[in-house]
Amino acid sequence: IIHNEEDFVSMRNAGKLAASILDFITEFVKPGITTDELNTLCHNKIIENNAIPAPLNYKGFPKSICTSVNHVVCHGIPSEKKLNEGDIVNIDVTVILDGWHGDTSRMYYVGKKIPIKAKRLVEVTYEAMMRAIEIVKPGVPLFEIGRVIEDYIKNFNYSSVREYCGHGIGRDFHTSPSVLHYYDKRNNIELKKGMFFTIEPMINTGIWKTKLLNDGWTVVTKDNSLSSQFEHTIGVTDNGHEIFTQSPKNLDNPPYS
Ligand SMILES: CCc1ccsc1-c1ccc(O)c(O)c1
Ligand SMILES: [Mn+2]
Ligand SMILES: [Mn+2]
Ligand SMILES: [Mn+2]
Repeated sequence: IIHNEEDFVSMRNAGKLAASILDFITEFVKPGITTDELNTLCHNKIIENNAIPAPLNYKGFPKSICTSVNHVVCHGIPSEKKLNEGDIVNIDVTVILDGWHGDTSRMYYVGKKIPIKAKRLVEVTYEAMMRAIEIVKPGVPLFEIGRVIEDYIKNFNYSSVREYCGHGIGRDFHTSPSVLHYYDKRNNIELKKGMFFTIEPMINTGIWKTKLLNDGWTVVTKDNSLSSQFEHTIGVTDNGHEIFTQSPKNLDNPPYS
């Protein structure tokens, strides 16, 4: 789908709201809070801003945000489980504002004593996402995104999850193209001005393989290694890209704690 300037305005508004929800939740991410409490705080803030949380009832998902802790790769379900000192947690927010989707996620540190290995994974994941975003412009083949991510993370012996990917987005939550976070030369769609999609790499300290828990949602690393993810919603512009979900408050200083 190729969008026009009016659509860019709509996506800027949706993306800005989604980023503001992640800014808002930052101060609540502390040892002892439950992920369900974070869900309630985000849900209410989204509703207060006349928007809708896209995950709620999407394919039957039971909550308004995803919270993925430590070795959970993605789609963690907010629950009564408390966050603990030393945890790393991804909070993934998608809002629907006037029919347009803004989809973004960040890693948060729980408490002050974060293992150095976890910190490095988080910082490398953010840098991998930003390096991929940097190469987005018309004419570039889609597979460059996966290539840039893998070329960078392999220096750390990390792996990029292959079973879940980024996606086209706009009036729909998920549409084409699939944005692979690993190199596959068959993914040779050419980027064009007016394309909207997410880049949301999931990086593991161990192997890339994942498994699905019995709740039908929670994705975990197969080898129980740590996993980290960041996500931005991007638009392809005349000569480059625009990040719709960047927050003016915390611009480029990850990770959030
Ligand atoms: C919880 C929403 C959901 C349900 C099935 S896939 C999915 C999801 C979660 C986070 C995302 O960034 C995304 O693009 C999709
Ligand atoms: Mn998301
Ligand atoms: Mn997404
Ligand atoms: Mn840029």
